[in-house]
Amino acid sequence: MTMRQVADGLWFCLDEFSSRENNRIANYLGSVSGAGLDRQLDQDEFHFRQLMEDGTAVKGRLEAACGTPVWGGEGQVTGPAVPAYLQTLTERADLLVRSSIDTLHAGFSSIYVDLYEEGGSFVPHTDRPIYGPYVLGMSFGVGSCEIVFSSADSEYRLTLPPRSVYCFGPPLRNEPWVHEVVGVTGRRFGVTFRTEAP
Ligand SMILES: O=C(O)CCC(=O)C(=O)O
Ligand SMILES: [Fe+2]
Repeated sequence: MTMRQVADGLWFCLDEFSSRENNRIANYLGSVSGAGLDRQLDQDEFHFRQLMEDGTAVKGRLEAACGTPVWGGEGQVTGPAVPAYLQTLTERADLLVRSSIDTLHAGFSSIYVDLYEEGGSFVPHTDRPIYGPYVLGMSFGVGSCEIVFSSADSEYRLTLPPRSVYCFGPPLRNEPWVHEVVGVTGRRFGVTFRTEAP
């Protein structure tokens, strides 16, 4: 499939995955442990964790990271190995970027999975500059949400149902643009692919 451009630096496609694929992927991601909640977390295991920021628990989502680079708290590090299941999805993400955006795209190497329940959210932010120009996000599960890209004088909103894919790059990728996730209607897995900054 191909993505269609919906704004300067923003691409989208609905129904990239079949319902069967959505169910299989959501089941797999649902089986990934959330064990980090009650013990010290290590870098060598792919599992969901509740993040802490300035001593407070980040609300609205859990996060699991793998591949390289991932954020280690003070700088970029290499995360846990990418599970085979997510490697297959990475190849799919690479094909989408090469066919619709950049034929020279080198291949995604960093994967984050965010687990949102109904009412979950991701606060407005700009993705860290340790990552390369394109960020691609897939949605699985039963819940949809909105992703909102905003700067001082413009805003773009995309509804992200399960099985859809979006990708953003410059200018939306960089400050002063921020993006946030709002309006999660049920359990959603957001799988986000990135490269290392050149
Ligand atoms: O849930 C999503 O699709 C977006 C997550 C996001 O903005 C991020 O991981 O930086
Ligand atoms: Fe982000």
